[in-house]
Amino acid sequence: MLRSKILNRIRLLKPVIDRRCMSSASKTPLTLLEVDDKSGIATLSLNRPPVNSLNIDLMNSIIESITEIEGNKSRGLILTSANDRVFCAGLDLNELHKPNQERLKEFWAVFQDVWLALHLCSVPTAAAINGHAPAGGCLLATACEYRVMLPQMTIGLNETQFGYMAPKWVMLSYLSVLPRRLAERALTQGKLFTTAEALDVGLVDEIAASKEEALAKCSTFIDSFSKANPLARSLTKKQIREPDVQKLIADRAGDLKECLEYINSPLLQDGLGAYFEALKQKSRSKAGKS
Ligand SMILES: CCCCCCCCC/C=C/C(=O)SCCNC(=O)CCNC(=O)[C@H](O)C(C)(C)COP(=O)(O)OP(=O)(O)OC[C@H]1O[C@@H](n2cnc3c(N)ncnc32)[C@H](O)[C@@H]1OP(=O)(O)O
Repeated sequence: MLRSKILNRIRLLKPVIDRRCMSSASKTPLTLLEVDDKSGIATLSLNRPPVNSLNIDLMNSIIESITEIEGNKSRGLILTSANDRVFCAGLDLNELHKPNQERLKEFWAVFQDVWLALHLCSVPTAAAINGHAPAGGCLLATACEYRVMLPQMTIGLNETQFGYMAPKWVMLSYLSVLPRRLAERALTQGKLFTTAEALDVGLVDEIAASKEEALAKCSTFIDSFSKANPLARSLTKKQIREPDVQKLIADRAGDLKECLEYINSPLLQDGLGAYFEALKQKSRSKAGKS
């Protein structure tokens, strides 16, 4: 009786639609999922070259993997990147720049879903940040319970750098990790923290010299729950995260409407276009040099 009540409560708290994601047309999987048969810990690697930018397919693939991990009784989830330069470059700017409106609505709904799925994931979560993690990449990292980062990388919600404001629920993810005054300053500046700065302010918990060391430190964090009852642990995590989550769930349509208006405004589209062009220019000049 109690168990079914607890399971019901978890279902109520888990607002993400379990979706079976159609795999994308591309041959290589957008996420790689490995479960260590000794530790029972799942490693979920983002695998969308060149920078793991989040489009609809990749975010659906992340959600599908999280659903699988929760279903196969993995003891924990480590989120990392299959490439060694970029953890995740945030939302795919192609989805935001001169967007198809129907697709933009779907894109935003999936963006909300991927945060909810990771933020409320019933198993312990840790991010092995083995590359740069701006904007949406930082959001994935802060949705995890623990963060280990490699040196010489950057992480932060830099939306104001390209003319955007982070949505309320994205700010709440930052505030769940940073003190308010620091979060406000970093958000308004669009600050990208270096690895050392991120450790100093608590945006990341540890630094590792290599990806292997980062994965090991994430596993140690997950092992720290070995004495906790998994169900009680999951309920406790969901209970403490519920107020932030409810702020999004209570008004997903309102959030979508506000974001569509904001993303589509000509001023912001112009700013985003200039930002994206500068990015491409930088990439072309880099390619020219090599
Ligand atoms: C309420 C109101 C609510 C309003 C709601 C508004 C939205 C708010 C929330 C937004 C969240 C976001 O995540 S918006 C996304 C923000 N992301 C960023 O600012 C990161 C931008 N990228 C970078 O800084 C860098 O690429 C970085 C990730 C550090 C990697 O640097 P590298 O030198 O290794 O690689 P680059 O040469 O720069 O890039 C390699 C290629 O990848 C492309 N690329 C890089 N980042 C990309 C991206 N995010 N989307 C698409 N493509 C990207 C480049 O154009 C290059 O393409 P080619 O030219 O073809 O080679």
